[in-house]
Amino acid sequence: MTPSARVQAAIDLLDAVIAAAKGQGASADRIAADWFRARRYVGSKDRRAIRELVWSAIRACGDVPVSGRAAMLRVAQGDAALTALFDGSNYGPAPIKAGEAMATGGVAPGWLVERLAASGLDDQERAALLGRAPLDIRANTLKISCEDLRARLPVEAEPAIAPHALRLQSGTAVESLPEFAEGLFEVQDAGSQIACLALSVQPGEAVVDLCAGAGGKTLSLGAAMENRGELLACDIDRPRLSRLPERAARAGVLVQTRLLNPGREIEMLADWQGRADAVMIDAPCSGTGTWRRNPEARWRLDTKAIDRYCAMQANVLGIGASLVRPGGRLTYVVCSLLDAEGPDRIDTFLAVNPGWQVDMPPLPAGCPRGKGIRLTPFGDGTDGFFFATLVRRVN
Ligand SMILES: C[S@@+](CC[C@H](N)C(=O)[O-])C[C@H]1O[C@@H](n2cnc3c(N)ncnc32)[C@H](O)[C@@H]1O
Repeated sequence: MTPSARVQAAIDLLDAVIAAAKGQGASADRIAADWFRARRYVGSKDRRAIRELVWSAIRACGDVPVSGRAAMLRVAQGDAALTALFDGSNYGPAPIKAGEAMATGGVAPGWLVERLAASGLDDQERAALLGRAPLDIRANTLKISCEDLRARLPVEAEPAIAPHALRLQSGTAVESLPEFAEGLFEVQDAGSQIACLALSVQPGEAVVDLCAGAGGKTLSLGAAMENRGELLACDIDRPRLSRLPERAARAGVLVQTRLLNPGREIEMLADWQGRADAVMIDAPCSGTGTWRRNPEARWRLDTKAIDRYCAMQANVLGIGASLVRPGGRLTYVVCSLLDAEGPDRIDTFLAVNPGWQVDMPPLPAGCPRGKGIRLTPFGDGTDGFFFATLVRRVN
């Protein structure tokens, strides 16, 4: 492909990403994967270059652009080499017209930037939300120590801030390594690993991971429990939860799964009411802390979506709390940095549940925010997280 043709291809892909963002369709990753699958003649160098252009444009545009071309014009602004590729050549984009519309730049839509600022994120913190995400893995201590894994991996890996974390070059094809197939490690952001530490699970305990999804945190909890005790992973999403058993088998983690019906969670967890030593509540959220990985997610949010997430968070916090025994604990986690989804949820919960108190264990990273801890891409080099650990008082 000529360089100009790559730019036009990126514009076409961006049009699809924009349409999906407006209609709550597939993610940019999914769209790009499908797009390339349908064009197998596009070589690997071209693919890389097109992806680079698409993701630069997504990062550059704070709000949903009117078109792929307007988004690409935003990236071309101040980039003479890219501007020159709008040359009207065969398969290339048409020349730029005087006064042609260009997408607006910025970190996010204006209303969202205001809410991030009100949540204590300054310019640098906000800009870092769109940085390049590193690739972190967690050594599966059921099978190998972090040091031994590092020595065994055929790729460069540096220790990261969580105790069992290694940081690899972004884009490393880790899932094709034999060490992955052997279950010696899992791909997990160091921030997510630290959120798991906040629950301080011990071998022999009875633990519930209420919003387990495909089990990223479940596997981390299972390793910390050394496979002793009881570990139950739940979710209301069948496709996600159904990926867990295979992952757990590879990792050698002993876990039960339970698919819950929305609205009937408490009834379906009757055997666990007031019995758990520890409950992980990795609540559904707006994901503002993960824009490094899904930058177009910020085009999909509006105030109603945030309100919906807050309602879901209150719901899962209440369900999770009902499972905890007196003296037991829960950790509430969101990968969002909006106060409404983090500190405010905890304040609201404590205001109506006087039988609970905050009890955060010492952790290797993060800063206090409200009654919990916050990790940020700028401050900690991790995805953005808020989490808080609460203990149910013994009467
Ligand atoms: C942030 S994701 C979990 C990610 C997962 N813990 C991990 O580490 O990969 C939130 C999950 O909460 C689930 N969820 C939403 N409402 C729920 C409910 N009422 N009960 C249980 N799970 C729920 C969603 O289906 C989603 O999988």
